[in-house]
Amino acid sequence: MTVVRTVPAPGVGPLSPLRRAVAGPVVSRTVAVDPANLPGDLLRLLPAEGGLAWVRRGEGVVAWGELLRVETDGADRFADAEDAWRALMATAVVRDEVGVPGSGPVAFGSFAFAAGSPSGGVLVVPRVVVGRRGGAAWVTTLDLGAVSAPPALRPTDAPAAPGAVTYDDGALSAEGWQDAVRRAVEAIRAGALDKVVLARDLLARTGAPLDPRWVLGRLADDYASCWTFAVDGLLGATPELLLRSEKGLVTSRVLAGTIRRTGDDEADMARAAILAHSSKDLEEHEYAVESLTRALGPFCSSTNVPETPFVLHLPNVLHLATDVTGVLRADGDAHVHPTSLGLAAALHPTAAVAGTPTDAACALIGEVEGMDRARYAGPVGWMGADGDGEWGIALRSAELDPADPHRLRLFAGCGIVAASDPAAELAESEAKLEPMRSALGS
Ligand SMILES: C=C(O[C@H]1C=CC=C(C(=O)O)[C@@H]1O)C(=O)O
Repeated sequence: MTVVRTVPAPGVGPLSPLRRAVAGPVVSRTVAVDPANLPGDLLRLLPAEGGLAWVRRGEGVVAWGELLRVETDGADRFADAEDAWRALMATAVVRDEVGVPGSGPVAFGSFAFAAGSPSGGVLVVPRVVVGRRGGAAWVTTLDLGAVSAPPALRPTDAPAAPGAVTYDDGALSAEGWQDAVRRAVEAIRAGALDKVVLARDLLARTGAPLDPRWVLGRLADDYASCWTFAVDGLLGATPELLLRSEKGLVTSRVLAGTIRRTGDDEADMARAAILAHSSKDLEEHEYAVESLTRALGPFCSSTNVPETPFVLHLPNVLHLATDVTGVLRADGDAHVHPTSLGLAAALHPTAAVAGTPTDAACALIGEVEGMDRARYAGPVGWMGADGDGEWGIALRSAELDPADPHRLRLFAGCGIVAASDPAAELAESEAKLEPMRSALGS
């Protein structure tokens, strides 16, 4: 089921679908701004309520205000959202003097990992988007029926600290989760599947109501090579790009295979070499690359898949990583490519978050994890009017409780293969929880 809701401007009152029709199509206007007039960190423009974000190394898009919201669910959550976006863009009136990816109208989205999750999917069309890319910077304003004036762009007040943070077990205790890993290893050794990614959650309670900007700013500073995101209460900094689709070229960063960092550079270099030669991690990685390339292949006229992974250095962990690229095949006479969201739907879930074979892995996840992953490990990102966009896999993330600003749920998962050891996987999951835990720190 798809629900498209308009979010009323202050003082306007709720808009019925009829009023929305009367209010007219989406009207968007993008004007260039002098990059020197923007803060180096775009997140500093976000209002206290948090807004929307997709940023990396000072570039990307941040947005606020909610003009429209598309809510979907079930197995068609991606397709229904894509249809709604296409329908909105078919009648949109767009003036864009910048013309780079991210300028013009954009929607931010986040989708549940599992088709059966009550979290479904959401696309949020903001009222104001500010972006920076290369030497260009811009502001886009969106409205219904009429164009609105761009707002003054000033850094907002510094976010307040969340105070003391306490943690509780989520669905499973550390012991319980290791039992789940044991069951998974048994199933793999018995030949039921090759790999499964098992996740756990942790419940956090903050002393003060959480200002999402506190977490976002710290994640973006500390994890500069990750994509820092905020969409509809889901916050995080993911190192894994499901795909970027831009003018017919698709790029994906596949990760799987992890080793914890020690904090000592020399020791970490030695660990990077161990990781690059670890047969257990290389096997885990190979499944993830294979699942991505198999799903991407039919959409591409050519793909480039490096033979060996490189080691991605993050402050908390080292990962095996492969950057895959592909040239999209133009479909039929109209030469239209699938949208980035359509591609995300086809690629999700890769073996970096589900396993191999996918169906058996998802079934085992449902049996042993004991929780709904909600939007953790699902696609999160943004899409423009032409369908191009960027979708990450929502890892190293937390979901805010919409009913209580003191509560959030943190997630981390680990790829399990025949050679996995439950205690080592638990330690790895702790390392993956570290970015969010330290971002919550005062
Ligand atoms: C599922 C997660 O990580 C994936 C991405 C990179 C490395 C992974 C691993 O080594 O297990 C996981 O496949 C997570 O961070 O929650």
